[in-house]
This record gives sequence, C-alpha cells and structure tokens, in this order.
Amino acid sequence: MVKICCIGAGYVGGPTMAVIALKCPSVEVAVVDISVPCITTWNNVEKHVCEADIVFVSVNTPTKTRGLGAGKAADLTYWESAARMIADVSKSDKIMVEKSTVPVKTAEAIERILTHNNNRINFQILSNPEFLAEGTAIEDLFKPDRVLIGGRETPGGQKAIQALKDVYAQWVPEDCIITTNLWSAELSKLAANAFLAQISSVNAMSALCEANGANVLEVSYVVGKDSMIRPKFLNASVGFGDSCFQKDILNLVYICECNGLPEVAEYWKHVIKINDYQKIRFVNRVVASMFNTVSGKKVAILGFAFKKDTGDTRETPKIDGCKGLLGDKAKLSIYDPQVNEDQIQRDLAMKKFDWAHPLHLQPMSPTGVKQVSVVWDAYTATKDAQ
Ligand SMILES: NC(=O)c1ccc[n+]([C@@H]2O[C@H](COP(=O)([O-])OP(=O)(O)OC[C@H]3O[C@@H](n4cnc5c(N)ncnc54)[C@H](O)[C@@H]3O)[C@@H](O)[C@H]2O)c1
Ligand SMILES: O=c1ccn([C@@H]2O[C@H](COP(=O)(O)OP(=O)(O)O[C@H]3O[C@H](CO)[C@@H](O)[C@H](O)[C@H]3O)[C@@H](O)[C@H]2O)c(=O)[nH]1
Repeated sequence: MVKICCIGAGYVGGPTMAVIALKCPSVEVAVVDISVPCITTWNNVEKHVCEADIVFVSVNTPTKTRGLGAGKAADLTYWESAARMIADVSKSDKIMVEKSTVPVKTAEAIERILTHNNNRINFQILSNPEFLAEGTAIEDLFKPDRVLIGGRETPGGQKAIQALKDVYAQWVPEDCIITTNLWSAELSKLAANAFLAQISSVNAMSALCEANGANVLEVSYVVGKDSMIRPKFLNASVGFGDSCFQKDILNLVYICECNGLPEVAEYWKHVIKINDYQKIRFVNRVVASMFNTVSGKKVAILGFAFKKDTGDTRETPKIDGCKGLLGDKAKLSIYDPQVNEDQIQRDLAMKKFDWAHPLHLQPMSPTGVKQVSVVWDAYTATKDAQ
C-alpha cells in the first residue's frame, strides 16, 4: 500500500489530504503538524514521514520580515525545517511534493538539503502547487480546473511524476493533469496568482468610474462579456486581501529584481500599490461622506474575514479599513459569524505579515483596542450605527 504523509495541516494540507484519502482508498494518508493543537487532532510527525512513500509539504511560506529581501521575499524557514526533518528521519526512498507556494528554484535548494545526509536514499522532488480557493476548497479539490505536476526531466523524475499522477487520476480526468518541468510548475503558481490579482485593474477603473459618473458594475460587465476575458474575477472591491495574493506577488517582484528585471518587477509592484490605494481610497470616501470626520461615530462592520464562507482573516482588507477608521477615532462594531473576538483584536493589533506564521509562533494576544466591540449578530452591530 502506498503511504502519503503531508506536513502542514492547514487550509491546504487538511482538505487536500481528506480528498485524497476519500478518493484513493488504497492509499494510506497521514497529516502532521508542528502546532500542538493540530498534532493532537492529527498524528505523530516523524513516524509517518519515515513510513511514507510520498511526502507532501504544505507549510506556511509567508513574507520575510527581516534580513535580505525583507518585505518581499518568501520566508522559507518552515519549509527548510520540514525538509531537514525529512532528511533526518527517512530510511527509504521518497517522493517529496512541494504543495506550498514557493519561489522558483526552491526544489534545487531542497534537493541539496535532502541529499546532504546521503544515506543512499533516493529523493525525487515534485512541484504540485495548489490552486484551491478558500470557502470552496472541497469543491475545487473534487473538480479542479487543473492539477499541475512538475518534475525533473530524468527517468527518475518522470517515474515520480507518474506515481503522483496515479494518485490524482483516481478522480481527476487525465486531460486536466498537466505535467511540466520543475521550474515551470513552481513559477506557474506565482504567475496564476499574479494574473488573478489583476483584479487591481478593475479596482483602478472603479476610481475613474466614480470620478466620471460611470458605474463600475456596468463597465466590468461589458469587459467580462468579451469572450477573451472571463467574467468571474472582475468584481470591483475594496481591495483584494487573502493569505496568498500579496505575499506571492511580493515574492514575484523580488524574484524579478534578483533576475535583473527591474521593469518587470515594477510592473507587478503596481498591482500591490493599486490594492493599497484602493483600501485607503475606501476609508477616505467613508470619512468624506460623513462630514469629513467619523470621530465618536459608530460604524458597523459586517464581515471581517477576507471573503465569505471562511474564517480566515489573513490580509483581509477589513484590517486596513478598520485601522483607517480607528485612526479617525470611529467606534467600530464588528460582526462576523466565523471570526471570534480574540482573532479580530489580534489582527487589529498585530504588525503587518505577523499573521502569516503558525498560530503558536504569533505574538501573544495583545490588549484589545477599546473603540472596537465584537458582537454576535448583525442587528446589534448596526443598532445606532451612523
Ligand atoms: N490558503 C490557501 O487558499 C492556499 C491555496 C493555495 C496554496 N496555498 C499555499 O499553501 C501553503 C500553506 O498554506 P495554508 O493556507 O494551508 O497555511 P496554514 O497556515 O493554514 O497551514 C500551514 C500549517 O503548516 C504547519 N507547519 C509549519 N511548519 C511546519 C513544520 N516544519 N512541520 C509541520 N508542520 C508545520 C503550521 O503549523 C500550519 O498548521 C502556503 O505556501 C500557501 O501559499 C494556500
Ligand atoms: O472579482 C473578484 C474576485 C476576488 N476578489 C478578491 O480577491 C481576493 C481573493 O479571492 P479568492 O481568489 O476568491 O480567494 P482565495 O481563497 O485566496 O484564492 C486565491 O488564492 C489561492 C491561494 O494561492 C489560489 O489557490 C486561488 O486560485 C486564488 O483564487 C479576496 O479578497 C476577494 O474578495 C475581488 O475583489 N474581486
């Protein structure tokens, strides 16, 4: 029986392994994590890694906050420690699958770590980035637009690709499984998110619409009717804000800079700049529409997560919106059925990028922001709101 072990039991590792286990009854699946609550829920890390034929690594890859590339480059601390642990405990040949979103060429560095101990164990590294969206994770995993598997162009690499393909082929049609070389697969994930984040183009257009009496809903509807453009991702918003877009584009910017491509880096940087501008513009419009001050006024915030059907608040634009309103001394009443008060208070007090690390490594619960109340229904939130 093939055994798969996944390192990282978060938004990606958890549902992905649940679906593999469901769809591949002949495969034994284990999910492990460094977070104590996760370990108690899932299982023993080293035993499963040691026994597995295929090890998925689905750990956090947040933006670096210190040192070389701070504020842009991906922090591969968690990745590296997972790779070192695999190297230390392995006693048999393994396929290591990069599930996390990583910079292009990460596999090369990981190969060095894995072969460092050189116990005559053969490691094949595959890049198998995840394209699921939160809130629809299980549907996306059941019916993915595509599954991408990149590997070395050697007989060993091709054999490893086939082994992983055999797992997905249990429920994903063959023509949806794309195989590429390692570097194309690693880069495709960053490229896909950079393209999706061009929702910034619609958001930039919304500013022009507002200045000229055009309606951005009508304009984006017309644009989306072009058969060359898909309408699904053209909804103007107060700025995108999920756990991936910003960090992945910043990482792309850093990679472009490192490759001596400053013009390309600048192009993608603007996607982030427009996003920041859109978030500030929203706060300014709210304040301007309330006689240029929200001081002492109650403002209701309905929904705090970055989108519906998830409790994930990483990079949610509500953080910037709330901080902007608090800066003008508003009183906020926040309601989100999926996010608890402690999380909201932590998000409003934490430094940028801190929320992207495993929970037990985040700063302790800070003292709450006094002008913020977190309530348990929309009626209480909106009562007496201005
Ligand atoms: N969330 C998404 O929608 C999404 C979609 C596609 C890709 N991704 C990518 O997948 C990766 C994981 O994202 P996520 O949202 O699941 O993150 P997450 O924070 O929900 O989960 C990561 C888990 O890894 C654990 N971990 C970290 N280091 C570990 C180690 N050395 N050993 C064992 N466990 C360890 C953490 O404790 C955490 O529970 C990231 O690279 C992200 O960019 C995320
Ligand atoms: O028309 C749109 C669509 C989305 N958004 C915003 O964009 C952000 C991201 O939304 P979405 O893509 O639905 O959420 P995620 O779950 O973060 O999924 C994205 O990020 C994942 C992590 O890399 C990728 O796997 C997915 O393909 C990619 O869609 C959110 O703030 C949305 O509100 C808009 O403003 N307008």
